[in-house]
Amino acid sequence: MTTAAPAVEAGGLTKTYAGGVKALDGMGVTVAAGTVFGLLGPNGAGKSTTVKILTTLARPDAGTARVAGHDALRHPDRVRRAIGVVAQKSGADPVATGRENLLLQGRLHGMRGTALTARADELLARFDLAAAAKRQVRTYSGGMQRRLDVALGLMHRPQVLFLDEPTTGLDPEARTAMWQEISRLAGDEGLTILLTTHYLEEADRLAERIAIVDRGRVVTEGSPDELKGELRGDAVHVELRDAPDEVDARLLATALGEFAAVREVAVDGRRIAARADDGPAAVPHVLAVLEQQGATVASVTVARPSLDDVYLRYAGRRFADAEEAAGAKSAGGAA
Ligand SMILES: Nc1ncnc2c1ncn2[C@@H]1O[C@H](COP(=O)(O)OP(=O)(O)OP(=O)(O)O)[C@@H](O)[C@H]1O
Repeated sequence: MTTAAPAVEAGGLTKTYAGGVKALDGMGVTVAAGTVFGLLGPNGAGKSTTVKILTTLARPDAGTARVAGHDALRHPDRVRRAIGVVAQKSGADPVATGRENLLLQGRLHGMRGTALTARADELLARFDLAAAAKRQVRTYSGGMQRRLDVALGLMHRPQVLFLDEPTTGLDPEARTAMWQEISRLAGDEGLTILLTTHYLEEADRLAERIAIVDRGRVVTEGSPDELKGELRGDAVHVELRDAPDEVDARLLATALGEFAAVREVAVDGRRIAARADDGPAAVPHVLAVLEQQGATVASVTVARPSLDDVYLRYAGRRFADAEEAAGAKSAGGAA
C-alpha cells in the first residue's frame, strides 16, 4: 500500500460550454502514483474535457484539480512541466521527420546537447521507429504516428502521462501493439498514466482502476474485476443462424423470459443476450426453448459479465446505445 500523494486529484469539476452544453457535472478523479487509471465512457461523456482541465488547457467553472503535486488552476506552468500529453489529434509536424519532431519537443522543454539527442534516439528505438526516424511523419502509418505521439509525450520524462483515446482509429493489429506498449510503459518506475477510452476492452486490458463516466460525472469506480464482480451470474449470448423478423423476435424474447433461470433477455438481430445465475446450467433450457420456437442456433457462449454489463447497470443504458446517441447528437448539432 502506497502512502505517496495521489498523482492526480480532482473533485467537484463542473464545466458548461458556451451554448449551454454541460460537459462536466461534479466530475472527480483520484489516481494513485505509478498506476494506470482509465476514464471509460461513451463519446460525449466528458472525458476529454476532464483531461483538458487536468492538463491546464481548459479551466473548469468550479472544482479543484491537483496534478503531480501542483494546483492545476493556480500553477498551470508547474503542472505542464510535470506532465506529458498525447491528445486525440496528433501534435506532430507532418513534414518534419520523426526524429526532428522529437528534438523540437525536447527543445521546447529546455533539453539540449547529448541529453536531447540521446533521449530522442532512445525513444525512437523503444517505439520501433528507428528505421523510420529520418522519414517525414506524413509517410508514417496510423500506428507509427500514434507511437510517435506517445514518444513526444514522454520526451521530457514526465511524471504523469495523459493519453486521450490512444487507439481510436487504429486497426486491430496496431491497437494490440499500442496496448503492449502502454502496458510496458506502466511498468516503468514511477510513471502514472491516465487514459481515456470508449473501448471497454481497452480499459479492461490496461487499467488497474477504472472510473466509468456518464454525462459529466463518475457513475462508478473500481478495478475491472471489482466492477465485474459486483454483477451476479453469467452473461449468455446466443447467435442464431438467421435474424428473426420483428414478430418472431418478440415471441422468442417472451418465450425465454418465461423461463425463470434467465433474465434481462434482449434480442438484437441474430444475437440474443440474457443473464443467468448459472450460465452453463441454463444453456440446455435456452436451446430447448429456441428449438421449440423453430430458431436455428449458430453458437452459444457463456461468459462472466463484461464492463458493458457494468456500464448498463450504472448508466442505465447500453454503452453502444449511448455512443449512438452521442454520434447522432454531434452529427445533428453544431460543431
Ligand atoms: N469546445 C466545445 N464547445 C461546446 N461543446 C463542447 C466543446 N467541447 C466539448 N463539448 C461538448 O461537451 C460534451 C463532453 O465532451 P467531451 O469531448 O469532454 O466528451 P468525451 O467523453 O471526451 O467524448 P469524445 O470521446 O467524443 O471526445 C459533449 O456533449 C461535447 O459535444
